Amino acid sequence: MGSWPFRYRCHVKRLWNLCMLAELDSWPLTVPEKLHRVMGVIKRQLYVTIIVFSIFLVFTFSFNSYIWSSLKIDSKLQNENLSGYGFRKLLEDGKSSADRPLVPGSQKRLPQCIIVGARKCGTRALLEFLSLHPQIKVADMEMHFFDDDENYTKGLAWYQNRMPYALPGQITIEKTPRYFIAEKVPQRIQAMNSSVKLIVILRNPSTRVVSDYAQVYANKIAKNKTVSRFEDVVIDPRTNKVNTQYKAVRISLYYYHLSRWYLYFRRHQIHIVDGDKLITHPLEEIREVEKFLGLPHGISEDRLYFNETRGFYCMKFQQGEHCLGATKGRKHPDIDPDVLQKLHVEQSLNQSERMADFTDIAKFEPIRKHGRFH
Ligand SMILES: Nc1ncnc2c1ncn2[C@@H]1O[C@H](COP(=O)(O)OS(=O)(=O)O)[C@@H](OP(=O)(O)O)[C@H]1O
Repeated sequence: MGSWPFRYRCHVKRLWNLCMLAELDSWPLTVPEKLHRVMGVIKRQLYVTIIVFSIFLVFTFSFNSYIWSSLKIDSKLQNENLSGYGFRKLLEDGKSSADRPLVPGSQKRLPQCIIVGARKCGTRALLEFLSLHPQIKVADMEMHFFDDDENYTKGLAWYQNRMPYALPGQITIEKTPRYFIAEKVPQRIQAMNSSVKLIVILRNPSTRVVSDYAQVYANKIAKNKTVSRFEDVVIDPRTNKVNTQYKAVRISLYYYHLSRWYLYFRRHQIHIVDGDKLITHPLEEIREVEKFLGLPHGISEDRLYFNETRGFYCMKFQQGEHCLGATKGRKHPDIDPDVLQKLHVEQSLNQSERMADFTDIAKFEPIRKHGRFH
């Protein structure tokens, strides 16, 4: 009996001798028998190695996928618009992340409420603020299901599968601002669920045009493309009037788009959020949305705070704070005041009389306000 290093050395030496067939000379066996035994030893070693290696691989893959799904590190986080949102989800406490059905009883469901736009009116801020509510689950990404024919043909099962897991009693919400202006969308949403709840967020239509222009401008600069001055795209040089063919102006013709939605949905199904007020008094607008969704207050005042550096409200979590990404709250360009005045007046002329059709609905207050020159 020696110490274990000594015994270990003996074993190694014996194996080595065995492999070299040196030890076999002392065995009372024929050469083929000896070879058969050696092959047996080698086979056993091989099996053990394969089993150990497989266990190692299985463990490594399971561990990695658990870590990745926990952190939700996927391509979404590379999207600048969503990076802040991904970060917020990492900070978020007490809610399961969208891709982990870890809470028993949670399911992916078609949305009971959709934020349908409008673009650059605060759709992301509204969605993120609402996600603080324990009875609301929001889809991180813009789905573009009803406005994109290719996605739409993939069917409702595809759409549903992209929704977050939600518990019974939780409301699933998605937002895609382009729905507001896409012709086929209201009819398609109605076909999915005729009693769905819709949220439209609107802000001063002229400010929206400027915000839209600022976004397109920033994207073009990033791609080294040529950019036109705001004044040149907003005013038609032939008529010296506002160019209603300019897409950013067309999106701001709220009356035109809303009329289409009211062909398919009853008035109580559509809630209008004042996007300008969402910037200055977010909690008041959120309370209205809670009421519309039939939910109790679920977002306490201390979850939102005004961030002086950003100039916007941001969110508080146990582990930190979170503001929207840099693509929200851009600095708007300085614009010729005469052009801005023209935009205000002509847009209000386009809308104000027709907005009167809706004056019996209290919820249209923001539109009526924005429809007039102010
Ligand atoms: N809390 C908070 N933080 C940052 N930004 C806020 C917030 N609340 C509203 N907003 C306004 O949201 C505007 C962007 O609107 P959307 O999110 O609808 O844009 S998008 O259509 O999804 O690109 C964005 O427009 P711009 O200021 O023109 O960038 C903001 O004014």
